[in-house]
Amino acid sequence: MSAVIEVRNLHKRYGSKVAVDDVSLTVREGEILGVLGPNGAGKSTTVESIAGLRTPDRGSIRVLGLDPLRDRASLTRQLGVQLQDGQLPARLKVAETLELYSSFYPNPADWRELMSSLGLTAKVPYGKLSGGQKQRLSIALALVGNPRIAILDELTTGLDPQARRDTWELIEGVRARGVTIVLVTHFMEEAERLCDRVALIDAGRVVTVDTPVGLTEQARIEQRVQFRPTRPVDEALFRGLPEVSSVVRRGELVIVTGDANVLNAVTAVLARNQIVAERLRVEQASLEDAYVELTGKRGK
Ligand SMILES: Nc1ncnc2c1ncn2[C@@H]1O[C@H](COP(=O)(O)OP(=O)(O)OP(=O)(O)O)[C@@H](O)[C@H]1O
Repeated sequence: MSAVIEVRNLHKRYGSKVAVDDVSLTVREGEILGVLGPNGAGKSTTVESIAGLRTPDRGSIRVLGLDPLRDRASLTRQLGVQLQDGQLPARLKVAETLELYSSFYPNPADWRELMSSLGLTAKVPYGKLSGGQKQRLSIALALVGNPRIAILDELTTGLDPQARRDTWELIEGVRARGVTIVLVTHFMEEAERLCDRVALIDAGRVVTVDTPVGLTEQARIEQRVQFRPTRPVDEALFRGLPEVSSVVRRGELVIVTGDANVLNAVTAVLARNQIVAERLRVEQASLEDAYVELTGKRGK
């Protein structure tokens, strides 16, 4: 897969505050790359630099082979941006806004369809929209130009759980059309569901880039398998396995802890010995656990 965004050694400071220290990133065509990290990590500065909205102090950025600052005009036609705090005139109605924005692009999406799939009402003026509706309108505006790349900053912040799920479906539909997406998010569930890869940013630097599953493996968080065997089982059968770090009994339950493959290892032993595992429960490491492990901070 070819790269559509290349960021090399990006650096940006505001006065004495270093917002982005040294960020290098590659975004591949057609993927959803998540940008994850604690508050103030430099995520927005990074994606806004990619969109040509901030001027980096050092480093280079190429988006579809273009320079976001020098080639802003041609890039704008191919890049949709949803920002954290977009502002529009209070009296402009939803439909007017979408129609106006769609007129800026040579090959726009069907704005009426976007409006209805995001649950927006045509005649409501911007100033009367709730926070969640403003959020949905900003998503529509990012997509109305039919972009090849969409940059979405805090896509679903402020949306209720149902609207969040609807938005995820919409984004999956956008991805299915081959659009590349850069998604800044605080929500682990969102990253786990939507992102092909996640760039973890902390204190202005990229800690790691990996798939959500790869991140949980990198964090080397132990997994736990718990079950009640249908007949007595010799714990040594599990203890000898390379995937297993400990075996504990609690009443009738056996609790086996180990690496990411511990479930497979345990079920293989049980099957070989014709033991059925009742009340089987697996506690798997989530992206949330990996995030905490790798950044030392808690996500949402
Ligand atoms: N225009 C600005 N002027 C001064 N400082 C800024 C400006 N924009 C961002 N900063 C600071 O730079 C750092 C990185 O900010 P940035 O918004 O890029 O982080 P972020 O990871 O997107 O944070 P959040 O998750 O809170 O949105 C923060 O300490 C922030 O306070």
